[in-house]
Amino acid sequence: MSDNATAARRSAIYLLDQILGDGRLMSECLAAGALERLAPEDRARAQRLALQTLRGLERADRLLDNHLNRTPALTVHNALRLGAVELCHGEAAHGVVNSMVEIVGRSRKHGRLKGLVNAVLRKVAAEGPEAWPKMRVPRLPEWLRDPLIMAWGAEAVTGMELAHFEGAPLDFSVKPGATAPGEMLPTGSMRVRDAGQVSALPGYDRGDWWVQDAAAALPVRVLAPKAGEKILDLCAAPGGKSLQLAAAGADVTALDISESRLERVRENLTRTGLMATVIAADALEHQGQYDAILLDAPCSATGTIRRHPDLPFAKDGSEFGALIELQTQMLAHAWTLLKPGGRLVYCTCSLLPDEGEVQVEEALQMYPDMQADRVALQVAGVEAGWITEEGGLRLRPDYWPGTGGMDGFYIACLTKST
Ligand SMILES: C[S@@+](CC[C@H](N)C(=O)[O-])C[C@H]1O[C@@H](n2cnc3c(N)ncnc32)[C@H](O)[C@@H]1O
Repeated sequence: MSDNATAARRSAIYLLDQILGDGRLMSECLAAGALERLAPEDRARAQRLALQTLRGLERADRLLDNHLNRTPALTVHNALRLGAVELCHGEAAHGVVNSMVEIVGRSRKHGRLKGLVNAVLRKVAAEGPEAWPKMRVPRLPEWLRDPLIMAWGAEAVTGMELAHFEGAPLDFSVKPGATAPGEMLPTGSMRVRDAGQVSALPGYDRGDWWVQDAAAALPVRVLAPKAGEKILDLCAAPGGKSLQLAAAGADVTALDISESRLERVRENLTRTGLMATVIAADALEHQGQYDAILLDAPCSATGTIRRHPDLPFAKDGSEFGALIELQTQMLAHAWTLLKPGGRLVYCTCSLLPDEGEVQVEEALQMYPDMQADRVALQVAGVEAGWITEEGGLRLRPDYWPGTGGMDGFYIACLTKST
């Protein structure tokens, strides 16, 4: 087993320790430099291994429980979990077992457990690969599963869990007149199943396309930007939707509170050769009058679990109340920035109705000059059953089963009376 593979595994275990032990998101660990010392390909491998382990965690724990009298220290448990997942995905047993024994054996605190790691993983290697596909699809934790069942029903949630387990393909939005690799989806986005390194794909350097989930591309399709319109993207970073607006020829203001995240917007604009005015500011303090506004509000991000399986483990729902309050305030302030006759698209990448349907229902009651525009939702590929009672669009990861699903999203187009 190469030193590089062991280094990637050690870093994957470190990520799992942070996520499962300290409740940190993978993105926070990466931003804090968790993988900085690895070569780029080992970094990608460590990340992939940690994500794969989180997706299969429930199954790995069931297999391991058969051979553990008590739960070992978290980092040893995570080494076993990673080993079990790799073995059940067909990785050669000697490489996985030796690597995990070496990693645990070198730990001053847990070195004495290397014999246990060796014995348990050998048993998993013997029985795991056959048992794995027969085990149930891993479930969401109850704090999230229960409200989702309440909102969408048990069958839908089982479908979502399957989509989470399968992970997400890579979708692209394409600049007008350019091309991107992959198959075209009903909504016009392009999809690649096993993309590998994104920056090596044709057209990346020319800025012909950018990575954006098919569901995440729909808010701007619903907004239907026109050339020359003055449009505010109120929570813009990392910028996928600002790029769509700019590609339509709109006069775009891309605002976000996070200077570091806005750096990504600037990089994306440079690579694609598109233009927008970039502003670092609090959306609640921004002033101006716009023809159209996109409010992609900060939210629980529960619609993105296919790509971020760390989220259900790192969070417990306790922060969501404050986010819901912030969304209400942002929608109220954004409404004051919209010209009469203008349109505002409100969206969140959340599966929770409190961050979507309920926000819009309450806003429609609160503002007499606000109407939900159902016709705007009828863009290519949108199915009639996705339109909600109050006139929004509900997208779920269990939609498009078999073709890779889509992120969970809520989208509404709100027009202001003249
Ligand atoms: C869902 S993300 C936006 C994704 C983006 N629209 C895109 O398509 O790439 C939400 C964004 O809201 C920003 N944000 C959070 N609070 C904010 C505030 N008070 N004012 C402006 N932006 C805020 C976050 O920094 C984050 O970038």
